[in-house]
Amino acid sequence: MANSPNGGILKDLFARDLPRQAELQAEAETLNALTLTERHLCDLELILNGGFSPIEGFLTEKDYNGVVETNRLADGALLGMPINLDVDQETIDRLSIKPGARITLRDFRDDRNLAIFTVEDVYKPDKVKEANLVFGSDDDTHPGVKYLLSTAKEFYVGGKLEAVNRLEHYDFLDLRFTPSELRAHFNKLGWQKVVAFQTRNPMHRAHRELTVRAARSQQANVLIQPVVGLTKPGDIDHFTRVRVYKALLPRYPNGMAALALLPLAMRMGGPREALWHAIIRKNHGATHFIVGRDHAGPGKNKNGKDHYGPYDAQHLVQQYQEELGIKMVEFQEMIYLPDRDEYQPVNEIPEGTRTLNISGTELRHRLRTGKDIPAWFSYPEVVKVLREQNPLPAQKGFTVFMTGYQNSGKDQIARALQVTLMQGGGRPVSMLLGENVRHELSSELGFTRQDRDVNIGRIAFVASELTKAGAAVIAAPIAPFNAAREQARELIEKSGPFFLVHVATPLEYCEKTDRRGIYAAARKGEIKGFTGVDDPYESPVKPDLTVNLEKQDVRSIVHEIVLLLESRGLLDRL
Ligand SMILES: Nc1ncnc2c1ncn2[C@@H]1O[C@H](COP(=O)(O)OS(=O)(=O)O)[C@@H](OP(=O)(O)O)[C@H]1O
Repeated sequence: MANSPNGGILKDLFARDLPRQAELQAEAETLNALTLTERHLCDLELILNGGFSPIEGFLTEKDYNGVVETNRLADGALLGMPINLDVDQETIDRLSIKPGARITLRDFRDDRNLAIFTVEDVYKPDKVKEANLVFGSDDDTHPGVKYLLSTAKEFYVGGKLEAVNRLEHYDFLDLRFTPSELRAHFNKLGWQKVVAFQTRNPMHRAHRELTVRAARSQQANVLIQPVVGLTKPGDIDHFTRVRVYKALLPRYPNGMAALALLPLAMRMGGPREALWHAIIRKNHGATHFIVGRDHAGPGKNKNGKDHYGPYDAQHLVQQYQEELGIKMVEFQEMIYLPDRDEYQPVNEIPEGTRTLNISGTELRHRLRTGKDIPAWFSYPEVVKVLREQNPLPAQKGFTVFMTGYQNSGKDQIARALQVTLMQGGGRPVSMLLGENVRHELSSELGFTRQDRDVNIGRIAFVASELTKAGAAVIAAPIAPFNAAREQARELIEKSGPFFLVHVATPLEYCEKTDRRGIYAAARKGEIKGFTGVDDPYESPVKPDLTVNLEKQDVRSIVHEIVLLLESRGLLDRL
């Protein structure tokens, strides 16, 4: 039997409003509509499906104050985390948001009408107070505080929701369960006791051992319920993590564990968040909830100390577990004992015992460099998923961006480099020569500074997409302006390594060796605004390499570029 929901009744608003769906859909078309952000969407989904029971909407001022100050709604029910719809003054005016108004809430991804919101009140929260009481400080190194103080809008709107349509998802549909679906699933499996495990990270052997120990200690089954909504900025994306969880699942004894994804927007609120997580798991039918070390902790504060004590979350959930009706299963950090080839909680390890550990930083380093990840730490099938997501430099794309005067030799160097890289193989090679781009992508542009910047912006966009897809990209426009080149670097570096090569062949030499007579035409005024003649060229401030065709030949320049790429591991043979 699944656990009873928080407050006794699962507030599944979809089920409740299903008989009126056609009517609500028609009304939603006629109302002013508010387009929700990704964060709002996560909250909305869990309000509508009952994951946040007993609430049926976004908090009114009375409920908000209660939750912020005492973890409780005005009627005394526990919640842990305030759930608010934040808006700015402009939105309030534009949509006439005021008590009694009915507003359609819309999905920004596909403009679907998701819910009708009846406004009860509009209020201005004291966000610094909220930060201090909910997160324990107003230090904005805390991502929850940062979001609250810098991203969340000035006003909150309280009121109830009616469900119009479900949010569409396109990934891992078979693993997404609403609370009602999960409850039915447990009943079908005949699970009496379910211990839920929350995670926003990949799982390794330690996590498997911890969850199995929890199951054993409670004679329960295991629900792995990872967060796939919003987690801490910089976390591994949920696509990779879900592939990891799927790879791990067969490592549990048959029938012991199930996997269900939770579309939650985490706040990284430590103890308060742990209480909220326990409530959410109870609503999903779990009878037990694992709280480990530094649950939902955001890391270091501005003084370099952890925002929360390692077991603060356990202490808070402990206080409420009886009233709440979900049992906390607390765990200390699991540590590997090589001499026994097993994991044990740190507090059960006798002093002097040999232990091994691989920190998160060390794991990332090993993934980046291809160094071994031992079988005592993780399973090969899990490591395989993580390695696919962390290709070695030799498997990744990069961009060599050459800049210089017309006829500086950058096109010849680009062509020779293309042939050299193609001979080496290993990845596709893409060329973005100035003249080709002008012909294919930028034919309507001229040579004003603005047009040149747009042109470089387009090259940067294409180069960044190709780099992301694993190609070696060689771009060779004149690119006379620093700002545009630096913007290109910034964009492309998000996808892979970027090298700025200044082809610093002097203008006189470029002009002297110009067989096409272009400089001559520019000198005569037949071409206006020509770089080096009557338009500026800003030399790069910090190029990765400077070459000069007056002094070097193409072959030696290509060799210098190859050595640069090699020094970053990009040309390693695997
Ligand atoms: N006013 C002016 N200034 C500079 N260059 C000019 C100009 N007018 C035309 N051309 C020809 O356009 C080619 C250079 O374009 P780019 O896209 O590399 O320039 S930029 O990076 O957008 O500044 C380059 O062509 P190719 O020589 O065929 O590469 C120039 O000869």
